[in-house]
Amino acid sequence: MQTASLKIGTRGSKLALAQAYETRRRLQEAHGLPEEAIEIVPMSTAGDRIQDRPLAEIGGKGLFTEEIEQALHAGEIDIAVHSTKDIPTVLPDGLHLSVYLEREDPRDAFIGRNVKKFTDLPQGAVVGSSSLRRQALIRRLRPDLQIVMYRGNVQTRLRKLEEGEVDGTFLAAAGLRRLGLQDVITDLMEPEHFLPAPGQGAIAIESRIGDTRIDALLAPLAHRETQIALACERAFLGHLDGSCRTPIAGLAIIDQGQLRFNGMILTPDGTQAHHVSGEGSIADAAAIGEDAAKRVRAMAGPDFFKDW
Ligand SMILES: NCc1[nH]cc(CCC(=O)O)c1CC(=O)O
Repeated sequence: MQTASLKIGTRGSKLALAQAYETRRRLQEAHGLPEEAIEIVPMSTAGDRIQDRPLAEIGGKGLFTEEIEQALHAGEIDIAVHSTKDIPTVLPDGLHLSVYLEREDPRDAFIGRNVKKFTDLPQGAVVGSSSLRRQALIRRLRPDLQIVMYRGNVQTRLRKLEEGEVDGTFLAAAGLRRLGLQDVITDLMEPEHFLPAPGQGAIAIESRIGDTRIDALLAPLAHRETQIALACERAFLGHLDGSCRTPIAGLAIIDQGQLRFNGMILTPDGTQAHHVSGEGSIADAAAIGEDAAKRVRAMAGPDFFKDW
């Protein structure tokens, strides 16, 4: 028997590892492989090393992916497992997102200390979040709240909440579920009011273009509806080409062969928000996302992206 015939590259955070384990489990099940056949290789990325500043301030795309992609290129690993949300819309030459696993709940979860629901937070309460999109959505819904920078891994954030540093925080429901921490969720935010980030809740597998051995191994893991929804959401994101300082939200839902997309761009202070929606055949997923991006851009006007 061959050992470690497949190497999975991943970030070393608990969430990233949980995603890599899930991918390994599915590969084992699909091909009847023993656990030893698949090695998980944890790697540190710039996004993991820099903990004291909001990601948007550090700038640059691919903070969580670059080192892993280099290893993929160099053949040190065979596939990379990522949260789709963390992957830039343009990938390095020779690599592609070959497969998406079935998407988990894409919604944002609210975790409150003294209140369960986000809407029940008292006037002036403190909410921890470093995501530009969540900050803008919070300010839009509740301009009275105080928002504080809040990075670090999921466990750190929950500890800060428990210690009373903040009255509430937001995390992706999917990440909490994958960590087995779904019980901390006190409220789930409906996309009508709190639109998630494009790609939220979906695990993407990146591999080398033309690697037929890997393509064959991954094929049974592919979830078609997720791939279609993500084609739309990532087209929206890619064609907006907002700087990493632009809060962008977007979610595609597939229902009976039809795709419905909702997208939004906001100013970081939440005072300006432009909403767009699109609908059509799943065959046109990317075009629906692209068209929505063009329309919302036109709505917002040329100055929207440079004013702040
Ligand atoms: N860089 C943060 C990040 N990237 C992906 C997830 C959650 C899991 C997902 O969206 O699939 C998170 C944490 C969070 O937003 O709560």
